[in-house]
Amino acid sequence: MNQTAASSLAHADAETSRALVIKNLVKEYTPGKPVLSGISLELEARGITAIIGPSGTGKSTLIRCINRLVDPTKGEILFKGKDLAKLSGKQLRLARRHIGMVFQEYNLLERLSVMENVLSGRLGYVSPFRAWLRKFSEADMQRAFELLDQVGMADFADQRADALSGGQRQRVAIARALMQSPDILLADEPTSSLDPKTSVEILDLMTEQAKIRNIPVVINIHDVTLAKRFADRIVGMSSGHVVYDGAPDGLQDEHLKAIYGGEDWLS
Ligand SMILES: Nc1ncnc2c1ncn2[C@@H]1O[C@H](COP(=O)(O)OP(=O)(O)OP(=O)(O)O)[C@@H](O)[C@H]1O
Repeated sequence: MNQTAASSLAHADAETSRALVIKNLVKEYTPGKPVLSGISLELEARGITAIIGPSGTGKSTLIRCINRLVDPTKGEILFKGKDLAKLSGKQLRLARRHIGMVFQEYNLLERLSVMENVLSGRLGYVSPFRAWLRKFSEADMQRAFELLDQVGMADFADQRADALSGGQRQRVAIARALMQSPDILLADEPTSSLDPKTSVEILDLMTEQAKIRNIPVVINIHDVTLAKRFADRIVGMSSGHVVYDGAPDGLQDEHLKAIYGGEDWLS
């Protein structure tokens, strides 16, 4: 293969690959006080990455920089051939369509039905006028029903979101994220408000759905046991730096000390 062909193949691969490459990412909410101090990570195009670390260490900031709920101060976030850190306006809206996000507090439209909440995952795809009228195509309605079935919520389609339990809400939120046909799924402490059994069910559901779709997942999570159980890779953060990056099995007490500090809390 000649060099031009090889370079255009590499370019095409970057355009389609769902690998996420973060280079020297810095976020300062207050100038001169970085919350993220030059994070560099290369995440594979599939698999579950759990981000762990103490409160206030910048985990949410990192995840929110990826989908640009937070604007990075410096650095690159390369995904599907684009630098998400540099996008604005229409380009950013188009890129965001394909980034699914699941939140700790679900972020559902409480007074709307489960079905309407799932359909809202398509809002980035329909015209502003149709979105305003909440007019969705038959195909979208069909897909929303299928997704509700897949997350075990088909029987609740007409129920208002505010009548659901936390676990049910998170199932709806996952269906809404999947409705975006995401290329990556981000989750910011998706189980922190849930009981232990429901937490496992929700992580099971997210990992199963991501595997079916062959998309990468990045999850912020406080529960180290759950992180080790579900993740293929663990990134441990401390004070805005990555201090562990490796397999769940490799995460030892010495790493937990480096991530969380102290050791009295370790068994
Ligand atoms: N919008 C904001 N404006 C100013 N400072 C912020 C903002 N969001 C977060 N911070 C600060 O940035 C730091 C990192 O917060 P972040 O929420 O990213 O941490 P975290 O590791 O996700 O914490 P937790 O586990 O408690 O959610 C904290 O000191 C926080 O106060």
